[in-house]
Amino acid sequence: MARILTLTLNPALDLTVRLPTLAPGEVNRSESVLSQAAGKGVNVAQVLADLGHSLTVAGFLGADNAQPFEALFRRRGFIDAFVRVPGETRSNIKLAEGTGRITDINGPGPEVGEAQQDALLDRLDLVAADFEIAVVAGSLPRGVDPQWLRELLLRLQGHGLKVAFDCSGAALRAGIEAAPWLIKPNDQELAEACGQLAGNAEESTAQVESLRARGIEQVVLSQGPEGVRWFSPQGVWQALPPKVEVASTVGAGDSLLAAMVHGLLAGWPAERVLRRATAVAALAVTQFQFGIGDAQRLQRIEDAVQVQALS
Ligand SMILES: Nc1ncnc2c1ncn2[C@@H]1O[C@H](COP(=O)(O)OP(=O)(O)O)[C@@H](O)[C@H]1O
Ligand SMILES: O=P(O)(O)OC[C@H]1O[C@](O)(COP(=O)(O)O)[C@@H](O)[C@@H]1O
Repeated sequence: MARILTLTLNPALDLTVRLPTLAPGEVNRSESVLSQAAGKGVNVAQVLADLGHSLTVAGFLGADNAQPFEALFRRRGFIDAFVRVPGETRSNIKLAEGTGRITDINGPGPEVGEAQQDALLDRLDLVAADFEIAVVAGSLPRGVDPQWLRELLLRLQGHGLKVAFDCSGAALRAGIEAAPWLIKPNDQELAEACGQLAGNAEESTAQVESLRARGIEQVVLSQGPEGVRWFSPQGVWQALPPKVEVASTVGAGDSLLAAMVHGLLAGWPAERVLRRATAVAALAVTQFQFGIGDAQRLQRIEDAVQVQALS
């Protein structure tokens, strides 16, 4: 199995508040509140660990509330290469209603100074050669410029790493300039990357192909309950997940990304890569926790995923 680096520049404590129905402007009573060390690269690492890989996690972590992250890293056996920054890692609030609807309120993150940004680059220069691949995922904290992110991706690639990249907005556009190996936009992020929302499948295909023409080998377009379209040198593929009971969609994209990386690193045939990844993402929506909770349920979902080659 591979040694994988995940970078989460703006991790988060996810506070999932479960309630029957959200009544905005009213006093709401929750059923439970779950606090989890999270953020895109951290969640990706949890899924990759369950798929058998060995993980190093890095990024910027607020020094004042690092404990839940450190506990997770110890429990999971992750090597902790996070640079500590003054202040707190943000808390992201997830209002999870009984219907499966989720309202996300994501914080901005701490202020990260130039010295800490340099420290992370220095640390990555030291360790990069140990890895086959880096997954860079999630938003930027305050003080980190999208162009710095672009430089970071180029630097990782300069060390010979494949980069899988999942981001949004200006940071996504800047990262795309570095032509990472793989990106995983959803429909909205594809629109942010290309300047307009595609009106139909032909238009989104044209947008994806324009990105691939810029040197991005793999584009995994995630489309919520409608599944995935995957554009790669192995062709264009589409997967439709079975209907599942939704607990929380938070982490579905991270799970899809992790499992695509896993299948591609394993060198599986395209159909198998996409079938497994779509099942891992569908399993993720049935649970509140991150990672692959129930291997038998995963197998049942995987058997029910529909995959077809589009070209
Ligand atoms: N309700 C759902 N049922 C089954 N699979 C889902 C559901 N919602 C999301 N997924 C799976 O998770 C993937 C990622 O979800 P999506 O919402 O597109 O990503 P993101 O969270 O990054 O916006 C989808 O491509 C799909 O395979
Ligand atoms: O860095 P961002 O874009 O604010 O996203 C952070 C949030 O995304 C998550 O990683 C979930 O992402 P996905 O639902 O896209 O898989 C949460 O754990 C976290 O709160």
